Amino acid sequence: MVDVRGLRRRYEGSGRSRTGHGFEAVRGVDIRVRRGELYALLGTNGAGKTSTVETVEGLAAPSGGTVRVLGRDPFRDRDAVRPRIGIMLQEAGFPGALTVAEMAALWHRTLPSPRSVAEVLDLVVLGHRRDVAIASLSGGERRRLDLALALMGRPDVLFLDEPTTGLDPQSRRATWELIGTLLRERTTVLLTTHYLEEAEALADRIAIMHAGVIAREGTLAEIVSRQPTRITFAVDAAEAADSLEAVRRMAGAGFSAERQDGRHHVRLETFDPQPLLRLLLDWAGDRLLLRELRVTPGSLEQAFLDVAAQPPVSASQGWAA
Ligand SMILES: Nc1ncnc2c1ncn2[C@@H]1O[C@H](COP(=O)(O)OP(=O)(O)OP(=O)(O)O)[C@@H](O)[C@H]1O
Repeated sequence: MVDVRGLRRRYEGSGRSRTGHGFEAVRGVDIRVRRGELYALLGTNGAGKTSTVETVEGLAAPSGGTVRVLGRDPFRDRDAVRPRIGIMLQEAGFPGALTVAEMAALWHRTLPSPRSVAEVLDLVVLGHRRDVAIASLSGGERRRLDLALALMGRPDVLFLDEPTTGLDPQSRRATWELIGTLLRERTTVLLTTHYLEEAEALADRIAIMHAGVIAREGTLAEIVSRQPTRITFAVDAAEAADSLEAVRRMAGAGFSAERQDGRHHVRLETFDPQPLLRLLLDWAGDRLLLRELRVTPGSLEQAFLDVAAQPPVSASQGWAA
């Protein structure tokens, strides 16, 4: 349904360019989304998510690579692709003087075989607000109106750009349920979000973008399984003296420690925590107190933080000569 290969996007003459020759915000991205799948694109601020998704939506031409949506080029074949996709942008820019129902009716007239105004407003729980002027809606209600309009055309592919930003927890859950219903009806969804739990709750596959490239990709289980378990603790420097060397030997490359406030703060990373924990506890025995001992399994959050901590070396390569 969505097939992106080697996508590049460069902003020419950008104020960010050191050379005056442009800035490459997307630097070779591959994305494939099958029918009925939800693909979540996560990333650090400025990673290039919006720059990527805009090309997939057909709103901008790529500088390199190919983009296919429903087998067609969404930029060149816009007239064919547009009626079959739904787009929920970050900022909708509705005319504030119109009521919710008037806006929905206006949108309804532009679509070939739309859901009714009443149906979509009910789906996003805005039926009771139909006669309220858009200017009087809360931020969360506007997001829901935007979602209603994106759904109205019964899209085969739905693009959701941070759909639950600004929603209260109850509305967020309701939106997740609605997205779940659409997925069961075999709608394909490309979602960008800053909420990791949103990706965890909804996504079949997840990509984490950083500095214009996809740094991690896979199912939640795949991404998490590539993250080591972390064992952290602190020991009094005086008590541990030289014996930390033994812990270093146990943990090998996964060992790191720093001395602060008279304590060694130790971090061990391992894909096989049980034997290492046994060794560690034997080593400490009764003589050493492992303070703040914590065992943290791999998680999406940890994967994200690891990606975000990567030095911006690769980002600097985004400056196009
Ligand atoms: N029109 C533009 N001209 C020049 N540079 C741009 C333009 N739009 C975006 N950029 C730059 O491209 C990079 C990627 O921006 P983009 O908005 O795609 O990131 P993002 O991942 O969506 O970020 P966020 O999570 O903060 O919304 C950023 O460094 C941004 O400053």
